[in-house]
Amino acid sequence: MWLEATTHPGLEDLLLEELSALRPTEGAEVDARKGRVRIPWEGPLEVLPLRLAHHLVLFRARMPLSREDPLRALERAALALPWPELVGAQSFRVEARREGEHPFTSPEVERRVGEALHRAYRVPVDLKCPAVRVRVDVRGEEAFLGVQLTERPLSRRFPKAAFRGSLTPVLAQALLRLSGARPGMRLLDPFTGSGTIALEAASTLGPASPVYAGDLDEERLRCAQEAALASGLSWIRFLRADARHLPRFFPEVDRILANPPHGLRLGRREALWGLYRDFLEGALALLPPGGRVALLTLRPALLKRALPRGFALRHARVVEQGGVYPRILVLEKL
Ligand SMILES: C[S@@+](CC[C@H](N)C(=O)[O-])C[C@H]1O[C@@H](n2cnc3c(N)ncnc32)[C@H](O)[C@@H]1O
Repeated sequence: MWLEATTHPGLEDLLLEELSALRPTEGAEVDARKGRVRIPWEGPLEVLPLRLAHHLVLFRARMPLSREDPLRALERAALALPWPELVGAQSFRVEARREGEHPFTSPEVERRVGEALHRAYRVPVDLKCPAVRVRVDVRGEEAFLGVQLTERPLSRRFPKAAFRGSLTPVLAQALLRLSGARPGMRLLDPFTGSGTIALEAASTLGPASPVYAGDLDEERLRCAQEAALASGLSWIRFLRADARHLPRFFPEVDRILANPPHGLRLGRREALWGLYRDFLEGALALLPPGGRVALLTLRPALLKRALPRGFALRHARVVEQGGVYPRILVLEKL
């Protein structure tokens, strides 16, 4: 059996690292740029508390896709497997995901395998809110059959943001890890928006790490604060603060985690360059030598041009979020 965890494409290595702290990962497979990591799995179903994963699937079988009547072969393979979670289940559905060219569609797979399992187990089908999700993934010439362990994404751990453009907690976790933050360090999220980065940092590092969160928008700050309180993270200090003048508002911090605006609301390019420049000058003033800034940005070139002397670029990678490809940059104060 294989346990598969999904994440944002571009974060597979970090997810594998997180998995390896919980389970042996010998023989792991990484689907690079697809956001999937699989480890061999034995034993009962278990939802691992992964902060870099969205969903977990336990695959019970993988097989080469038959060229002759592939739907029939998938149906037979499904019937040959044990599905203990279907015994006495309230409802189920089959979800098929397909990658590549095939002479059949995903709904056809769902219907064929779904009907076969329904006949065998007599469990009602519920397409909207099934108690059990059987997964049949067809990836090129290979098919995977298993059961999805997570009903809602593991990443949905804070109240839903009321604004567009908020980060997922998984990306916030990636910034946190790549910044090298450790418990006890002081953190700042100067463009907090709905507060995801601040909430993720506080819930990962605990109350021994002071977390400051600033934004210019009062409404966003209010919502972020409410989300923090609802999540039991009362120690985050929210402040209406202009990120162009960080030292006026915040004390020294060890790590700055930021998702600055990328200009849609701000307008002109020069204005954005000025904002980045002033923000980074302020960041330089707040950090001790060795302190780091981890940024998620859609404007890496503009940001690098705004970089003041005194910072070294330590890390850069591209990630994917909802069809866009922002970059994570990690800067270190020299
Ligand atoms: C890309 S959004 C951040 C989204 C955030 N990471 C989240 O998960 O919701 C940028 C944020 O920067 C704020 N902002 C824009 N200019 C600012 C400034 N000069 N100082 C502080 N915040 C500013 C905006 O109000 C917005 O909330």
